Amino acid sequence: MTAHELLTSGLEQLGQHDPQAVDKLLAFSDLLLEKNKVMNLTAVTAPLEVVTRHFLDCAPLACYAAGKTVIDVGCGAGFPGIPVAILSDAKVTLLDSLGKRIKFLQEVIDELGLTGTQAVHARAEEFDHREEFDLATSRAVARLNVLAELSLPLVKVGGYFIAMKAVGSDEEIEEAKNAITILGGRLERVIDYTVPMSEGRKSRLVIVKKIKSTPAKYPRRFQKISAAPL
Ligand SMILES: C[S@@+](CC[C@H](N)C(=O)[O-])C[C@H]1O[C@@H](n2cnc3c(N)ncnc32)[C@H](O)[C@@H]1O
Repeated sequence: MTAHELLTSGLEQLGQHDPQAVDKLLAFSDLLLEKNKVMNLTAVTAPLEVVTRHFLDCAPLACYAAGKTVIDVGCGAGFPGIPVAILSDAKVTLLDSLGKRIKFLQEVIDELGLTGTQAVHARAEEFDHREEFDLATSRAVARLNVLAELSLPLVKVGGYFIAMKAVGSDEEIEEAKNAITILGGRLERVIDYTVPMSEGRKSRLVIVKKIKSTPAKYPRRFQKISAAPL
């Protein structure tokens, strides 16, 4: 099976039929794998695995992003932010503390013509756009209690923070409940899903609604956040 066939089938299983999105995602995959030869962007090196481990893993988030302003906290090489930008009409801000990754993502944005998407080099806890986003997303950046302090301050009251986590993250979620409450959030749902075309591999969305403003003293400096998580 080709990457094109795999991606088309996987997206169809999610109810998404968009040939242009398939082409854009595969163009992104080419850029990613090419650049990955000279800089560390992803551990995944096979085109079919880029489709399953990155694109189809992240694609279910797109339906939560429709029509929203989204910030992807610690986007790395663009996950989940780039698939979300391509598979929805969201305005996506890709945020990462590593300048080289942001430079690569700016090239991707320019090459694919992703108007409405911006790449920003900053640390989440220092990014001065408090309560401006409808949705903050994040995958593989930190434990949930730490991630909540990096992400929830950026979300508007009434908006959402959705963390992509492993299905075995029950203890981590339990541990983060206090942080979520202090930061103005409410754990709304945990959704486990089977990643299409991935031999039954499962992934999880932890959905937190922002119900109150985050107290002004958060986020703290990163050293404090990690040394004494809420
Ligand atoms: C393991 S990578 C995951 C990248 C991507 N989200 C993915 O799932 O493939 C973690 C990324 O988070 C970024 N990061 C860690 N702490 C951060 C912070 N406080 N603010 C912004 N980015 C951060 C790192 O630079 C790195 O690119």
